[in-house]
Amino acid sequence: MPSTSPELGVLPYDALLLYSFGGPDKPEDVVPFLRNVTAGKGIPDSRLEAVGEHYYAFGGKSPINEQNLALKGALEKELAERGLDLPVVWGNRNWAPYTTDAIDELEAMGAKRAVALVTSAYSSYSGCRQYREDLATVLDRRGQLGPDGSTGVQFDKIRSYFNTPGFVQGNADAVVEAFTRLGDDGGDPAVARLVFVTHSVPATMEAASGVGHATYREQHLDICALVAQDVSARVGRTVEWDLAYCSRSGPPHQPWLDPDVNDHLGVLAADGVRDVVLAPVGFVSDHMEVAYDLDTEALATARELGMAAVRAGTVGTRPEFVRQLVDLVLERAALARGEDVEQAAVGSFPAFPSVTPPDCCLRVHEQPSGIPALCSEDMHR
Ligand SMILES: CC1=C(CCC(=O)O)c2cc3nc(cc4[nH]c(cc5[nH]c(cc1n2)c(C)c5CCC(=O)O)c(CCC(=O)O)c4C)C(CCC(=O)O)=C3C
Ligand SMILES: [Fe+2]
Repeated sequence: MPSTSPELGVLPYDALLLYSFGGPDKPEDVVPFLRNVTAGKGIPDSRLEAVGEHYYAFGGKSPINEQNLALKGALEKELAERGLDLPVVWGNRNWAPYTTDAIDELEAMGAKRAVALVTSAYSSYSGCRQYREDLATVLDRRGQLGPDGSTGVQFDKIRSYFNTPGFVQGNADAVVEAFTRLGDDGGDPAVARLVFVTHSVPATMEAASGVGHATYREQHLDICALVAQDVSARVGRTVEWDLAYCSRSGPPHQPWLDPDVNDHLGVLAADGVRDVVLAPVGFVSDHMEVAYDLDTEALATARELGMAAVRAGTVGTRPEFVRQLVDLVLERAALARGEDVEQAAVGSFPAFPSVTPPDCCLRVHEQPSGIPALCSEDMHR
């Protein structure tokens, strides 16, 4: 393999697709958005009504779109500062600007080959394959999905980045700041418990997320340990920590990852824990799950239990995180050029693949959806 050629920068890419979930901008968007998200996924109506209420409680507007625009701006700034000429286009799976709008924009600028950065740090169906399926489905609808991949704009994907130094460092810094804030709020940072929180997924999705690499839960546990280690060093004691979950949906009889963060706070309170920092490491920005499930619901639970609790920030547009994302763009470009690049990874697991095995991260293990997914070994050209 040739050695690395950093002077080639972002070549062969001519655009970066910032690819996200999407969310409603106004009350009239809420129901159509929820229909887009839940088509064929067996979410009970009661859950949909409840989730709709979470959005209405915030004026029908999710914070996610503005946060993605902020990240887009931060990426543009970082790219420009490094002299890298790579336009950033934003698109979403479930709301405008949709995937197809982003592809239109890429075509209008004459882009032939784009690198996709999804706003999900971990690998699972929801955080990885679903984005790749959506790209393939939309290209297919546009008549641009050939037997060997796309025939329109060609897409590569940046690897899952939970185990990169900038993501872990950004989370650790946010947690340290939260310990300070807990003290300002009358809590006791010298004894506080650290509770990491992520999005729950069905047990079947968790099992399917582990083909060829660590599962979704294992990915979290690994980097939570690193964050807790760094925080412990900085606050000067061994901070005890746990991983809890939020935003469970699906029918009640279906097993999902637990404990739920509210239940877990109850268990901690019964054990005599009075001070808690909640760290939403499963989310890259403060979107609705964070604003509702943590800031509204879990903090209220903590208050009812007589606990002092604060919620740590997400990595958002923290400089170390944004720098890491641009490093990952350069890494992916070097890989696309066939170079032998060193892939930064922290914790027990190696860098995750950017071209995945065909059976990676199915919704249910050994049950292929029949939907093609881009950036997979069987699709790549
Ligand atoms: C792992 C994961 C992430 C984290 C990775 C990532 O960040 O991408 C994530 C992100 C998000 N999920 C979001 C919203 C929703 N997710 C839903 C439903 C579901 N999510 C799931 C998993 C995940 N979801 C699953 C297994 C379901 C059940 C249906 C299914 O099996 O697919 C539903 C339907 C109602 C409900 O069930 O709650 C909604 C409205 C928003 C937008 C928030 C905003 O507006 O700010 C974001 C960023
Ligand atoms: Fe979700």
